[in-house]
Amino acid sequence: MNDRKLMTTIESIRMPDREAMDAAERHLNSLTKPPGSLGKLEAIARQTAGITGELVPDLSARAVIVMAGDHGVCEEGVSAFPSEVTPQMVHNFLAGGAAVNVLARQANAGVFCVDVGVNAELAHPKLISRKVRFGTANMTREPAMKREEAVAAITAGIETVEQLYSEGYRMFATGEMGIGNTTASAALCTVLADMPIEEAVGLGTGIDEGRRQHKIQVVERALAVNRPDAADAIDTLAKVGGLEIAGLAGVLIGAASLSCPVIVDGFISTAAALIASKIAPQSVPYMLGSHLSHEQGHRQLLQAVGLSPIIHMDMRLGEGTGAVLCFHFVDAALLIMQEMATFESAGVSQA
Ligand SMILES: Cc1cc2ncn([C@H]3O[C@H](COP(=O)(O)O)[C@@H](O)[C@H]3O)c2cc1C
Ligand SMILES: O=C(O)c1cccnc1
Repeated sequence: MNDRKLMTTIESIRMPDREAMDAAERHLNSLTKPPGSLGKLEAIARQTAGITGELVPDLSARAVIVMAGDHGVCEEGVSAFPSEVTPQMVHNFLAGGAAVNVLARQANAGVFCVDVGVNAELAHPKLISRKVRFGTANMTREPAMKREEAVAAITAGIETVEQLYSEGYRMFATGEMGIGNTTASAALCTVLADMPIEEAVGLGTGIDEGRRQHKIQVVERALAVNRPDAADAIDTLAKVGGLEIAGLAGVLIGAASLSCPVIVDGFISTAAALIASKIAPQSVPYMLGSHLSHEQGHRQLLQAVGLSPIIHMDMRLGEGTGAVLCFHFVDAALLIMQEMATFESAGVSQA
């Protein structure tokens, strides 16, 4: 297995800059407001200072990375939509017509779509082609992929972030497209976040309760057939995960190694964050939770990773839509740091 790139990237992740965080805290407390009164905006300002080492970093160049991959387990009827939607949506991302494109335009962010495992031949000048294989195998019969394929997909994510960093991007958001991927994510939650299957399996694209019960049985079968090793996140990812989930774990690890903030989208992206947190715990301080997805297991999954959501919007789309919305909150936090008057400059009496 060629995991050297992964290992060296993990080893290069630094601790966040404590001094910069303390300086941000002191500055926030000097501003004309009761201490702590801007809540999560203050937490974001402290965190971005710690991540970048700068009090007011320039995070204007930002990108959402949409990893796309297919799932063999769709044969079992776990999604409300057919697998063909994955490549069709990839074309939609490339044409700029998907929800994430609209929200990214509003947030001045680039959208980069990566084919890490779509089950179709795809070619487009704007597509980042890093295909590891044509979709996963049906995990109720065999492992979703080989261990080295999981590592290759993680590496594709790391290298995508490195490429975008070299082009000037300094803040990232995770997005994904892969029909069937709430099933794989639920399996990962069950093994690695110790969640009961009943909690982890949700309605995804909108199946009914009867189909959700079937989806629970599908996850149970996949776990019984593959027996993933809970102490080995890459083994679990390979057996019951997905190529786009692996790619996003790489994005999260890569962003941390480059000292860049990375905003984690909904249920599936947080499953990727769970993988990253297991194989590189030091990457977690570089992650920002974004929204609380309507997918039922998301609250517990966020807790397992140690993230808290910025917004509650009842969204359940994926693609990076919730994460991209949160670029606005990072902008707001940095503007507060930059523009607000201090007690001293405004002549306001302190407590
Ligand atoms: C048109 C369309 C666009 C989407 N964009 C994201 N997803 C979301 O739905 C899928 C996960 O749900 P499940 O596990 O139930 O298949 C993923 O592709 C996710 O990104 C979409 C789904 C559809 C149908
Ligand atoms: O929270 C998500 O990311 C999500 C939930 C349902 C379907 N697709 C994505």
